[in-house]
Amino acid sequence: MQPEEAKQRIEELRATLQTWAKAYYEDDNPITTDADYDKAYHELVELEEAFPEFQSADSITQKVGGEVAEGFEKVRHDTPMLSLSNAFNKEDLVAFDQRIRRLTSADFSYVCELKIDGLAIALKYENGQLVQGATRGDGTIGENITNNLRQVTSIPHQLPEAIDLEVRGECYMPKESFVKLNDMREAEGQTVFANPRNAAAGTLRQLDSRVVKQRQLSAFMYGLVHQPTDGLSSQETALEQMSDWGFQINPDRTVCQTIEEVWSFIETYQEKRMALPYEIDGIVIKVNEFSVQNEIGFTVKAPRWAIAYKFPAEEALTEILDIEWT
Ligand SMILES: NC(=O)c1c(N)nc(OC2CCCC2)nc1O[C@@H]1CCC[C@@H]1O
Repeated sequence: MQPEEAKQRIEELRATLQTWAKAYYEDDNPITTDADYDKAYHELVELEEAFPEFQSADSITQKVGGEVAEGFEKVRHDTPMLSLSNAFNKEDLVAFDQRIRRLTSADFSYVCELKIDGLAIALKYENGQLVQGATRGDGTIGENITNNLRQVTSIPHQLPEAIDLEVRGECYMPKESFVKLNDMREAEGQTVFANPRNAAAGTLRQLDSRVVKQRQLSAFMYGLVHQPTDGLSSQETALEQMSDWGFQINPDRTVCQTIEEVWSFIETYQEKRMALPYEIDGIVIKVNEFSVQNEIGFTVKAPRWAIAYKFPAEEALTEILDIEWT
């Protein structure tokens, strides 16, 4: 191929790939197949290698996934993403309950939610459109992984109402996707992920969103930012409202009146967790009524109105079982 011809073909490929990448990454509207994209992309790479005089820093081959490969930009969470205090046994939960009852004279209930073992994320919507998806980071500064979170099928790109909203939740890799991914990585002689949480985190750190799409992540949302102004009075009503807006909300939750009821929910899921299609590492217990949450408030790093009951680590359980078996 003559240089003049190569130059023309290179410019043509760059223009086409740029259009395709924009449609795929920004408009969420792929206008070509991955195969055609890859074919054109690799033709461009070969031509640029064969004719280095036409190489250009802003060629799409110099960016990964259509985005500038400088890692992810940082985003500041307007409302910090908190962490949770932990409970490890029933006594811890009784103490938690007693603390709450000392801090409020109001009647209140608890919501028990499965503690999804994934990566905490924050989603921002403007006029009902998904405009930003971010990791929790250190709670104040996270990473902008919007393009990656757009590839998570359970995250709506558009809400049924043109509202401004921020929701928080957990992005996770279902057990089945995790096994399939590790089998494939093992077959390709790559290192395997230790657990679905690491696999989800590793996937969301990919600069090429096409990889995220292939890995079939999912997400359960569990929190609304600034909910009291939305006329929602409790965690349970907020979860129902988020479900109506099209978010995936975990169905295995319950409202409890006493810590005894909380404990029986915990015992139920200590058994059922193995049968779930995703990993959980405990149960999150929250005061249900937002008025009581606001009365009780927060410590520096976590709400006083919530606690995470952590299941004993599985290896510990197998040790116990092994001892009994041997
Ligand atoms: N992993 C979860 O399923 C989960 C949940 N169902 N509910 C909460 O509510 C918290 C968030 C801030 C105040 C209460 N947090 C969860 O996970 C947290 C997020 C950050 C650290 C824990 O993973």
